[in-house]
Amino acid sequence: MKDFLEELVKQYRPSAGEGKLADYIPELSAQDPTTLGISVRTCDGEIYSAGNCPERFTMQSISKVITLILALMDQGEKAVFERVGMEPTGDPFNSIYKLEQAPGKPLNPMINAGALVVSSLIKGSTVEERLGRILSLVQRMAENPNIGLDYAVYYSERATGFRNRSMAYFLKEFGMIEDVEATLELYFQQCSIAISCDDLAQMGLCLARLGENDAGEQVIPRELARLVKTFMVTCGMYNASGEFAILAGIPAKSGVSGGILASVPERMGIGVFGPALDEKGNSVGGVRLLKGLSRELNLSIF
Ligand SMILES: NC(=O)CC[C@H](N)C(=O)O
Repeated sequence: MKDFLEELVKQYRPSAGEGKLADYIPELSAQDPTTLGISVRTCDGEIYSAGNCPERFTMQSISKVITLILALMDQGEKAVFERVGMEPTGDPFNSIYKLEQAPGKPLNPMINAGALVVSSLIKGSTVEERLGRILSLVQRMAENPNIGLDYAVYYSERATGFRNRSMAYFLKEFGMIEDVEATLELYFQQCSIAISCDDLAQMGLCLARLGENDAGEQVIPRELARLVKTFMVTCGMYNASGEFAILAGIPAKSGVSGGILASVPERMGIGVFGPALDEKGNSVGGVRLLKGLSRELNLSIF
């Protein structure tokens, strides 16, 4: 399996040349575009990795999966889905234009507007306490107590996240968010949580096992593990989710740092990293790697 994964990485690494680093968060443009790495953890306890995955990269939009779980645990489905929808969007992840129209309810929790609403619903009296609760869930899913923030990326996005700020104020006007500044702080911080491919694979495995981690702890209620994997299929790769469902058929969530969290129910968790992105904001090499792996190992859930 290790050799097979190395072969796949070798095959898809050159495709990074077709992509581009996310530079609207200046710190992300310091990443090496030729990097491509993968980790796999199976339900049978096997662990494999291949390629070159850096020790840490930031979660970015992958954090949207975690905050959705936490908001649902905190507030329940009714309260959350009153403010954010369940439908995929054909628009880019950072699109703002639908927010001009009442009722200003974002289409789903995997786009930035929806994730801002979701973050505003996480309980805690300070941003610090709320971030601590997000981090704790990530650490328990990944079974790694050392996961923390990448402050350079956080400050970089905080200084340049004008579009997200605009979105949050639109949402405030429609009464979808109350404390805009606290929500933005929390959102920028959750996006800057630093993880590795191994951490992502372990998190994917936790979802694959309906929320139970290796230590046998039920970290996420079973029903929520099912629900977020469904969102990962329909909206996890933004406006490329349909094609990814057809060609890979694996619940997955990508982020603009180049990471992808993937979870094959009852089989395995997969973490991928390749920072060169396609025009929709998904890792070029990472997407090809997952499609290839799915084809070879018959991983499609459909
Ligand atoms: N697609 C992403 O990973 C987006 C996350 C990024 N922090 C942003 O808000 O723009």
